[in-house]
Amino acid sequence: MNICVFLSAADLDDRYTAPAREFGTLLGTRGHTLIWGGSDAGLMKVVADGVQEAGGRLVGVSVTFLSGKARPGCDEMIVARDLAERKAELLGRSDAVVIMVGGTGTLDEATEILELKKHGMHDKPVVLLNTAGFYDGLEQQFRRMDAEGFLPRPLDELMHFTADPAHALELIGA
Ligand SMILES: CC(C)=CCNc1ncnc2c1ncn2[C@@H]1O[C@H](COP(=O)(O)O)[C@@H](O)[C@H]1O
Repeated sequence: MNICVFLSAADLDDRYTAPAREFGTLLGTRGHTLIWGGSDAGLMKVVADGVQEAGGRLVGVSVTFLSGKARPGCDEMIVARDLAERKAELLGRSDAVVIMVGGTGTLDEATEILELKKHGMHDKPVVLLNTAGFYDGLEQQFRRMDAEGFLPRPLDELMHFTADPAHALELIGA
């Protein structure tokens, strides 16, 4: 399966790196392909290392202004012209999307694929992997949107939530 993962490009502590590594190793062991931003930095590198060392494939989708940080030795590396084209490539090449801990870049990617799903432009499974309670506040916000009528589709059709890397793969059927 081609699994798109959005996550932080920052260097983070063990609370976040250990589950990211675990998720990458699971993905690689099961023979999946990681579709991701292609950077060799921070958590993006941790997941890619886990996938590659466990025998999975790496397909990076970088962008011109970040291509200097692109990871060498990927099975494939695409360089998009801008962030919009990059998001379209990431989604187009994937069968499912997993959102891991991250900052504004991750949020930008996550909300775009949810918005496209909301409008019926794709129906790929989306999972928010909530490591160490990082997304408790965001999950609460989504549940409020759902409960108060801000979402035209039920939240459980748009995305799933879990704190467990193995359960995240189960939820996308991987
Ligand atoms: C060390 C350094 C300057 C790395 C370059 N930085 C990046 N390299 C590649 N993708 C990125 C970078 N920053 C943001 N992104 C994109 O946005 C997400 C991470 O942004 P953030 O760290 O959550 O906000 C990733 O999924 C990735 O697709």
